[in-house]
Amino acid sequence: PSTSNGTTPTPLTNYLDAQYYGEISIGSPAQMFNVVFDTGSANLWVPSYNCSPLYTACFTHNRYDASKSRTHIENGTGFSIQYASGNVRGFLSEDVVVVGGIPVVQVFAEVTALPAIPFIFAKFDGVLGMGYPNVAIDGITPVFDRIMSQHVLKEDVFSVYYSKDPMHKPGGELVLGGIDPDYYTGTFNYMGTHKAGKWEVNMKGVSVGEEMLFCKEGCTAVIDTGSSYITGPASSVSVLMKTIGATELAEGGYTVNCDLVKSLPSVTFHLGGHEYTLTEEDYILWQSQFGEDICSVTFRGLDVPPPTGPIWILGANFIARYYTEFDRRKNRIGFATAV
Ligand SMILES: CCN(C(=O)c1cnc(C)nc1NCc1ccco1)[C@H]1CCCNC1
Repeated sequence: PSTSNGTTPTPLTNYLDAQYYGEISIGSPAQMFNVVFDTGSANLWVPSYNCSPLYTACFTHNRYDASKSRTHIENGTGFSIQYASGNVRGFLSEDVVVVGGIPVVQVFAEVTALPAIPFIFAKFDGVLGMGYPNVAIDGITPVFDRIMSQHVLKEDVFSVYYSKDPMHKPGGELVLGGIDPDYYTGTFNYMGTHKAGKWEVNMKGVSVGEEMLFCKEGCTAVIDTGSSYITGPASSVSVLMKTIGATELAEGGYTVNCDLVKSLPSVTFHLGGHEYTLTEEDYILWQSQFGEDICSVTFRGLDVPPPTGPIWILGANFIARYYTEFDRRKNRIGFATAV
């Protein structure tokens, strides 16, 4: 990985094309954690050594032990972050966090209540929010803002590459301060973040095949590196699933008959004057379980209440196709075809 800005790229691990995470350290001596670099949130949290034994998910992950770090600074303020599946609670601490070789003194959350759903399924220990400060809980300055204020980056941007090939090593890459030419082809197309302060853009519509079916009057698309799938308003996604002949599973997922996959239409997102097309290869997860093939569709219905919603969330399966640059100086997002 060749980056022109002197920082060391962070290699990411790809777990089943659904979870991408990389390693950071917290404390002295370094305590290592696997975290999702998540543009859909702006706080750093990891499981705490003080997590109650009631929470199994804490004990299947690495936990931060303040008593073992000589650079730990006490804080103790309460913390809670709400996810669709439940909320994550704990208290604040401060310590040296190293991301991509860059150390920052960071306020983060030690989590003492970690819901089994969904985190028992998480291969990562915690989440490192790469969102804007104004979505940060407790008004905590996010990690990337602390890095920018050190003026060590050539540019106030970061880029995310997610691989789709399980044999590809690494499974992805986060570059702080630039882009990695090894992972894209062609040129970047940029669009402004439509509400400064969130990694979201105006979307002009969503087409299936040649027909514009959804978001015809325009809508908001959130570019969320921490979400596995593409989500859209439940009504739109259920029409989309019917159009491609997908059947709904109990827990909200969809599958299609693997024999029909090659005849599925492409889905195109109209963003910033350009069209970003996903073919069936991009949105079908083909898994063989116990000798039979399961073809699951990586779209989910999710109704986000106003004023934030209704929105579409473009997650890992979109980013795997379009290498993404997040530009904090110009408040814009750039896409280029990933290789
Ligand atoms: C991290 C919390 N998130 C998940 O969608 C999520 C939940 N639970 C599990 C087990 N994994 C998740 N994401 C895996 C992943 C890694 C990279 C791409 O997707 C979202 C919550 C909303 C903000 N954005 C992030």
